[in-house]
Amino acid sequence: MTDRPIPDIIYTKVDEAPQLASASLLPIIRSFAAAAGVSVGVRDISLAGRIIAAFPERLTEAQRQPDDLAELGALVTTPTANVVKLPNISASVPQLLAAVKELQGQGYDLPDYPEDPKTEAEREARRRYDAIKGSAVNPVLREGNSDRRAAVAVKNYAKANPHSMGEWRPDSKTRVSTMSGGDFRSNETSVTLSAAQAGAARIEHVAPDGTVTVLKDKVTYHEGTVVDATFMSVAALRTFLAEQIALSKREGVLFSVHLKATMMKVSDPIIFGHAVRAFLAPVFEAHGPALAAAGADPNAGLGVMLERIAEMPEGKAILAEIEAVMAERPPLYMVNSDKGITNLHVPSDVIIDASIPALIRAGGKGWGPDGKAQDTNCVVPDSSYAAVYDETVAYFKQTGALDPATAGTVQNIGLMAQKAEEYGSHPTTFEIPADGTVRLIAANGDVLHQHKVQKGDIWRAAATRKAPIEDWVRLAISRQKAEGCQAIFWLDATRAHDAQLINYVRPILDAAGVADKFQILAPREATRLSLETIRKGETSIAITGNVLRDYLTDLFPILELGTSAKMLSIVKLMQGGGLFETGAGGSAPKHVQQLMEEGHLRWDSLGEFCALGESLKFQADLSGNEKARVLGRAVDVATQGVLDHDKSPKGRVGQTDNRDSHFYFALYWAQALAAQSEDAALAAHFAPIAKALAENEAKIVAELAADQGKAADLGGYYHTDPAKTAAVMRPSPTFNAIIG
Ligand SMILES: NC(=O)C1=CN([C@@H]2O[C@H](COP(=O)(O)OP(=O)(O)OC[C@H]3O[C@@H](n4cnc5c(N)ncnc54)[C@H](OP(=O)(O)O)[C@@H]3O)[C@@H](O)[C@H]2O)C=CC1
Ligand SMILES: O=C(O)CCC(=O)C(=O)O
Ligand SMILES: [Mg+2]
Repeated sequence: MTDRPIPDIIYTKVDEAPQLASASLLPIIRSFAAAAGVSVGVRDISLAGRIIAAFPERLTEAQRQPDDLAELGALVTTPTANVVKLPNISASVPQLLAAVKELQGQGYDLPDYPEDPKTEAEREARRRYDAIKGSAVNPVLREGNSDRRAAVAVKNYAKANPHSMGEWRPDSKTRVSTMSGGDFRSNETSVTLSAAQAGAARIEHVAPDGTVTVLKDKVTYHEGTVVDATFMSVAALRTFLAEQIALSKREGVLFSVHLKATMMKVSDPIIFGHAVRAFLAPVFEAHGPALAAAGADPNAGLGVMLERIAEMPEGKAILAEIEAVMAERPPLYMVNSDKGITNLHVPSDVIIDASIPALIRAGGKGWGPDGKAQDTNCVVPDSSYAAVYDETVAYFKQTGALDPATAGTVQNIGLMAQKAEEYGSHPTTFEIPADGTVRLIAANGDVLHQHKVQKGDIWRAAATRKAPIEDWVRLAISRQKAEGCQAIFWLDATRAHDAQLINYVRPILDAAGVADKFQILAPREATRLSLETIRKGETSIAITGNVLRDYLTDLFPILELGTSAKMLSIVKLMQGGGLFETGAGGSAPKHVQQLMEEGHLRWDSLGEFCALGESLKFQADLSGNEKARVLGRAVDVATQGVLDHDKSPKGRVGQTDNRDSHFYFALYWAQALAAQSEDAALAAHFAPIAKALAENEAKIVAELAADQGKAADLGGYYHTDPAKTAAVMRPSPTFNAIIG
């Protein structure tokens, strides 16, 4: 923790495309906010920044960085937090390895990531890297529940300018396949803790001979917390994966696996590894121990595996065997068919929240190895939420694709605070070392859960605290009241965890006298009804747990708006502060590649505009500085202007890009401020700026376009050079001079 002054608004430094966008947008925001006496500071939550902050003792004074994430984690529990949170990388092992290598190349004396730590120093390095891996940022900052929806202006724009949608045919062979038993959904048990059971719980493994091994001690649970436990049977998973590979081949469709290896950072890389093993089963049967000895770990994906195998003495022969097996297998769904990158190369390349919606938007087509779009088997091993996608696919096969010109909208109120549900389960998830029983024992000795497990099974416990649940239901009530529309709790009374939540939900709705305004439906039924509702052009509010929050806030926006980047995403922090997330999507690695190769950045900052407007208005509420509200309202006008004048970035080089859209955003923002009559001083300040921007439009646009079509040098990927990045992202001296 540092004693730096806390700025009014904290803007986060992140990775990849949104960080490049910030290099252009943030100077504009800071300049405009200063005129209203609002300070905007930056805290670094990028992957590279978090790595650097983790090893201060190995770095020079100049290289060191404070632990900004820890500072923000504390700040979000205070009533005055006002944070604009951009999407950051949730790193898989291959991303972490690449970032460390890049930093080492820049002179940072960081330890290698110890794949198989042996010494105490290696174990310590591994511990620090593991804390950086996966979704290590969002769960720390999300001290509130989630409210995600399309702003009215954004939704109206999408209807007036519908994106293209792939055709859905009734004879499409695309399908969603999930386990029918032995998975997390089937094995789940759940309890709500009594006062006596609250306190430090223990998770232990009991071997058949009675030997007890503590897996985790001192897991603190509060009274009223819903505690679930479950496991994925590895035997059932293996059988299922083998069946799906055979089925895909038989049906002549692409094989694809969709997981969330980032947020489910312990369980899902293991499941991913099983998919790699199943696909290359004959190779693992023949060379299993040698592959393990060489560090060819399937959990890190085929990409790292192929690199390690190439270093083995017998590498050539094994690679030839892999090629022969692949030729016999069904074609794989590809991440990049030009470069031969398959679904199985990197665990974080195919992330279910974005991957299946994109496939559905395309009419159920995925990219095959030949670069052609094909019908696909979407394998979602755990059945907890697969029905959402299965029902969506079934609905579009029956009724044809959705029409974004007439579609209504599904908003989301997500139970997310304080590491709710599965997304907070990684510290209590274990790959079981030996056959036996796993027990979760409450502070008072009650056995809350027990499961008979086999070696290799994945066991996990998840917790959902009482205060966040109550806050979530209240948020749903207030949103339903504001919209007056259909509102559905997506909860399945036949599922153990959901049944406990329903016990909370019903009494709160009854006490508020609003039970008749809400339905409680299982995910499949809720999906069908929501799709029918938006087909009629109407609105539905989906009130969901954490995982469905994540899935639905990509699924519906991608169908309705073409992308989830345009979402308004507000986290009302439980202690009173505000966290304004930008969009509902990720950091778009493909966009960086395009900028580096062609000098065109297609990232759309509409999510940042939406978050900024909310953050400024919230700042006025917090501080009484009404100038901040004027600034925030003008942001809304500017955002509308960008949409109305069609100044959002487009896909191809030479078209409007991110930098152009920021110029127009600044122009419309300044014009709105000059035109408003609430604050004369602000109007006087911005009038000459608006005039200068308007008069120099052609010149600025030409300066911004000068480097389009040329390769761009950012001085790094994970840890870019600020001067080089500024040169690429702020290429107009005229614009920069006016902004000052
Ligand atoms: N909140 C957070 O911090 C989140 C972080 N992530 C992280 O992001 C990385 C990439 O994740 P991935 O699942 O591939 O998802 P992304 O959302 O980054 O990429 C999927 C696609 O979404 C579209 N997209 C997303 N945002 C924008 C935008 N602002 N403007 C235009 N298009 C956009 C693009 O598709 P198209 O060009 O087809 O429109 C993009 O190629 C991972 O490291 C992941 O962990 C992911 C989700 C949330
Ligand atoms: O934290 C992450 O890794 C991803 C978050 C995400 O996808 C979301 O909140 O929608
Ligand atoms: Mg998501």
